[in-house]
Amino acid sequence: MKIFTAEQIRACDQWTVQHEQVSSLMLMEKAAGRCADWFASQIKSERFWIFCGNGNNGGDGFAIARMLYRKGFDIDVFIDFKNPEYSEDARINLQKLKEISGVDIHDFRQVSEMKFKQDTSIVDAIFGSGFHGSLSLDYQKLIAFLNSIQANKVSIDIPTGLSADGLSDSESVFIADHTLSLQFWKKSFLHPETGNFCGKVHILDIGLSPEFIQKTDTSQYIISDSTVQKIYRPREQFSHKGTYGKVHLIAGSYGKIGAAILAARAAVRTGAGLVTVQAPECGFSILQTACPEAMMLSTGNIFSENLHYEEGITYGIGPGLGTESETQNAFLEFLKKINKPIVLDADALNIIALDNAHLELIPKNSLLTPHPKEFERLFGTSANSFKRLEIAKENAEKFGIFIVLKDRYTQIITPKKTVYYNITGNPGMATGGSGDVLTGIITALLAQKYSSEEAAILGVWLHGKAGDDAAKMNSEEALIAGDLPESLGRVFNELKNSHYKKTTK
Ligand SMILES: NC(=O)C1=CN([C@@H]2O[C@H](COP(=O)(O)OP(=O)(O)OC[C@H]3O[C@@H](n4cnc5c(N)ncnc54)[C@H](O)[C@@H]3O)[C@@H](O)[C@H]2O)[C@H](O)CC1
Ligand SMILES: [K+]
Repeated sequence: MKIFTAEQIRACDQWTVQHEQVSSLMLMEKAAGRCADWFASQIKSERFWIFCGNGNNGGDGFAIARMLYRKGFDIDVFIDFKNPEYSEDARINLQKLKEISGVDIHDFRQVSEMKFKQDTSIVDAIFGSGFHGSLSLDYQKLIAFLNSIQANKVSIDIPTGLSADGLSDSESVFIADHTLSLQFWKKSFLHPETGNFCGKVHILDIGLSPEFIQKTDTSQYIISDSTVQKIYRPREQFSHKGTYGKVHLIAGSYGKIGAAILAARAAVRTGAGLVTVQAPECGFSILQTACPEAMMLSTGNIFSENLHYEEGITYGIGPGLGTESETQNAFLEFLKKINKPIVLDADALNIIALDNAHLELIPKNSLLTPHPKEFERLFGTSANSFKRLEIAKENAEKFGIFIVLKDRYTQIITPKKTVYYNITGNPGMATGGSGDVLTGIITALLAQKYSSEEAAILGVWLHGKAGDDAAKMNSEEALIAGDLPESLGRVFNELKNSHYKKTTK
């Protein structure tokens, strides 16, 4: 699914009005209708306080107010009495609202004097994608007041004060529990500094022109279920374990053997034909007990000193590896021998980060899976996650690598500087060992001849889906990394079913 800028969304809006049998007023009616249906089906409140600005976001708010009133809800609307200028569609919808005697319209400055009943939901239709700059003092006071109230809060399209495309200049931003975003994800929803204001994001389809969406270029995407269904290939009937590739995981050291176990369990559960763990001997008995499906190769006694290299193997390197000087030497020598894509994580990245020249040793199209701290060690610090993404794009291009930047919404950055955001997963996955599982999954996909780009996209999606399945079983709090490989089976079954549903009648 494409992510567009506010400007592109505006152009899409205009294109739809010019090329399809729909006016801008009808589009507003459709958007408001989708929002009103969502409120009526998802929210328990009997009454709504709806705050409306003077642009089309406010226009959506007026139309929502009218529709919710007709559905039987108790509605109060708040506007800016000092500003009588409205966009044309907002003006028409305000007029329609004024014709309804049961809806009270107040100046938003009166809100703090009004009695707030407990089951009231607050709707923010003040500013949407047309917001820029910062808020005037009156609006700042309003947002501060609304943020201080204990209530269910929903923003229409985008929380007021936030910009669609990145960090905003506004000091105050409405804090929503839910954001009903029209048609598209916005980039700011996906980064921690700004996404925190949105609560849960719901994308409501308002029927903007598919033709415009298809023809308009972007370099940023959401990984949607349909993207993944196109990538996924079910297993062939006439196949054997050789069909599904050989994985070698170079992982684990004394005290960190668990990392190797988690990666190995994930690789076998992701369908690799043969999985071997190259690890120090101190981990052999626990590894062979915890994951009997994997074979072992000794790399040393308590940490890795000798790494085994063979042609025709897909390597995933780093979880729990350690950074002892012998391991560093062995790993760097090993890197020099390889000329096909590999997966690099954790201590493999920490060793590379010791010297900038090491980056040149990484085979083209390899996948690096850093968390933010590892990313910083590799490529330097950045002021915020938007700047970090720009640094990632430059380096992905420069070194011809895929960077899988792990975060709440993990970003895959390709050598062509395309960005894919993954929206599966949940905060329960912020737990030790979760990244080791991702390494196992991506390496197993690479071994099964998915391209680096496909392995990254499918891998992060599967990982997040497994996390969602595990959270359903165990709660986000009790979720542990070891649950993730166990959940992969259910995720693959679902994926396979949806694949066959698409390809058969
Ligand atoms: N996506 C779609 O196709 C549709 C979107 N809809 C809704 O329309 C808004 C965008 O509307 P727009 O009129 O362009 O912008 P806003 O309502 O967000 O605000 C513009 C309004 O506010 C003024 N303004 C901007 N910044 C400030 C500021 N810092 N302080 C004070 N005032 C400010 C500006 O001058 C304008 O007057 C989108 O989000 C959707 O909610 C359509 O309804 C359906 C189609
Ligand atoms: K809003």
